[in-house]
Amino acid sequence: MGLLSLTFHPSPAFNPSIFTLPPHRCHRPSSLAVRATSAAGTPQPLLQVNDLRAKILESGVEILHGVNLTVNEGEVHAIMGKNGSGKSTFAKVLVGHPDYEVTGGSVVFKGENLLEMEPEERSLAGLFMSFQSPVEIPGVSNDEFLVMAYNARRRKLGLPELGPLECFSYLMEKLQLVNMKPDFLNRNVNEGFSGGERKRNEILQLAVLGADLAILDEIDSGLDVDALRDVANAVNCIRAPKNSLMMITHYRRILDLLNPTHVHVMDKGKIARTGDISIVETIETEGYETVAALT
Ligand SMILES: Nc1ncnc2c1ncn2[C@@H]1O[C@H](COP(=O)(O)OP(=O)(O)OP(=O)(O)O)[C@@H](O)[C@H]1O
Repeated sequence: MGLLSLTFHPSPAFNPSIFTLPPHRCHRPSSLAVRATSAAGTPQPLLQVNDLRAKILESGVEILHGVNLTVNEGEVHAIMGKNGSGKSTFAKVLVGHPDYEVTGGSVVFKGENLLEMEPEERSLAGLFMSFQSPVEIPGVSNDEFLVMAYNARRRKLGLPELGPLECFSYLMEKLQLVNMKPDFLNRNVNEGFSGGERKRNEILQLAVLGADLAILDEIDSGLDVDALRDVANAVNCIRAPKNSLMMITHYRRILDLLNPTHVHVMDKGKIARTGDISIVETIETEGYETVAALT
């Protein structure tokens, strides 16, 4: 997220573990958000990627060979593709990961040149990414991190920072949404978290910060059935008619829960095919080679 270089404003000490929360259930089907967008008229483009090329900075090897993709407000895009096809690289290039250098093409986000923005600016502008392997941040507690990041985003939006009590109730509400125990607020970010807890914590960050475009890189990997349902339910609850989602996945289960409007197949650093959920059946029966070749 690149938020660590932002000014640090620790939250007041509190002991969230004394609170027990009932599980929060928001069963709003994801299709509602899509319908709301359609009813409002022609959706506006949120992200426009044109012939994007990028190489690994250290080795100079080009991984993205001309990606084209448009995400409109309110849409849910799934990116699938065989291992090593460039899905995570594409997502990381969008958020400005320092391992990669853009060598060609353009990316416009909310009408602005995304490639000219620093990673922090991209995040503050409303781009969120949950990483395939979320990192630990030793010495920084979850509540400190969330409050710092959320208040930075509020400042960017011209809103007043939340005070300690408001922060507390805001965080508790979001914890409830992702069905996490309050104790997780006191623990250092991702330190000692299980794989599934890290993924759930990523969605907590998304719930707290909000995003115009959330990119979820394999948020479903390592989640048990209940955790997957919780995560999908939280993502559906967070969604708003103008907000969009881009998820990278290998599995159909999360697609059935998040209801993508578009499914893309990435192959050799390009989007090789785009369609609807029916592509997934072809992938499952015939494999990626066949699907990617059907262009
Ligand atoms: N920082 C890096 N250093 C070296 N190689 C890299 C780096 N980043 C990406 N690659 C290589 O680029 C290719 C694409 O990787 P990427 O992680 O984007 O694939 P993916 O489609 O997300 O794969 P998976 O489905 O296995 O997660 C791979 O061959 C990978 O080894």
